[in-house]
Amino acid sequence: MECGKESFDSRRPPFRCDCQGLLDVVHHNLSDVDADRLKHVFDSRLGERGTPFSGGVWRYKELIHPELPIDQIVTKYEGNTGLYESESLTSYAGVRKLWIKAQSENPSGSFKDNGMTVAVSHGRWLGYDNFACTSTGNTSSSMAMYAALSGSKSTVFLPSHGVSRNKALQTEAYGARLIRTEGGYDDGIRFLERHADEFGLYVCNSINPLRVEGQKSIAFELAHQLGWTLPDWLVVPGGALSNASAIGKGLLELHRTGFIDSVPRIAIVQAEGASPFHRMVAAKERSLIPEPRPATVASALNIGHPPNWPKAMRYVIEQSDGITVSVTDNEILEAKNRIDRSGIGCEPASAASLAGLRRLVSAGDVGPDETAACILTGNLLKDTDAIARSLKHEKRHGPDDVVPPIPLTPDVVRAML
Ligand SMILES: N[C@@H](CCOP(=O)(O)O)C(=O)O
Repeated sequence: MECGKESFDSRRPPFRCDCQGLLDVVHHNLSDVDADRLKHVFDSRLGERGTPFSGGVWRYKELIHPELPIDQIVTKYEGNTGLYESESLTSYAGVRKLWIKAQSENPSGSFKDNGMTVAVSHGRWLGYDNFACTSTGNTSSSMAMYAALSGSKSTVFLPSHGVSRNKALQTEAYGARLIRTEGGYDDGIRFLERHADEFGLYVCNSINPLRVEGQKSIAFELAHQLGWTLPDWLVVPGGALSNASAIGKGLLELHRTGFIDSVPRIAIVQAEGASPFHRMVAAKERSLIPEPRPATVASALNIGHPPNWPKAMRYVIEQSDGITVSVTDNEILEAKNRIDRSGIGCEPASAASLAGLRRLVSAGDVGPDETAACILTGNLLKDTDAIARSLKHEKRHGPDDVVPPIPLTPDVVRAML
């Protein structure tokens, strides 16, 4: 934890130390890990089907949650997501080689599943049967899905604004109790930190360090897919900063255990209307000034006070020589359009990664000879209003008028083609 104390059990709520820093999981035996032996174990699990190890999170159990009994694992075989190369996106970004890692292909449609399978499994192991979060919609969909899968309840504090309709509906469809609240994600986190205990709720937001442990698997799977040699840069969108923290922590652990020879640099991309972390890093400050009214088309990034900022500072900026950048909503929508047209597809927040990489190349922070991987965080269908907006269909509403209907005659069709 931030003050350096290690005597807390970081795996039980509450998740803060007396110093008010968020707790973190420390793996004490990392230097004893036999990386060559584990690489063989991880390879052998690639052939498994229908076991927890066949998913892209629990395949790396030894580096994530070694103590959890296997029969407590709640899994949908998350991870195992695609890694794509696209000529058009590579030239758009302006780097020598680009990979797109599509965490959007997870079972609930976002990278949250990588962390949520661990948080919910762990919470069940502790005996909880009601899981809770506040969310802009991806965390809640993921949590509600795993809670339902484990036969537990889920309770979601949904901000009054800035949540995509698709995500709210997805969450409700999995059976979550939705409580719409005044204020945003930041208010919800404050409320849960104070009151979850009295309501018997197990908090599954990324203030829970088990979420971060699970999300490390994104870095593990990417490294595994690339033969344990990573690109020069990993580029991640930054909202609550759980993903950047997890990937940073995961890479440092992979390096310490000898899985990889060097740690790639991480670039965190924030949306201009919600960029308190970027502003702090750019100003070389060490304390974050929250953004009171975060506002961006990338609804998943509508976060003014990212709880994980000290972890992102530690693992990404300080220990991995990482950098930050911010991009406008227009840049995000343009990049989203490119990713959608490439056939990969994503929600707006994900596209911040490509928009940010393009901006970093044009600013000279990333060289044209360098290589990069952009992490896509959410599925294209997570936010259909944003699709309409990026296609400039703002004036049309509803599924029936995505494009205006025409008389179905050969002459009219010929004229259109
Ligand atoms: N975009 C996120 C907000 C961050 O949530 P957390 O789970 O990292 O605390 C969401 O989907 O809610």
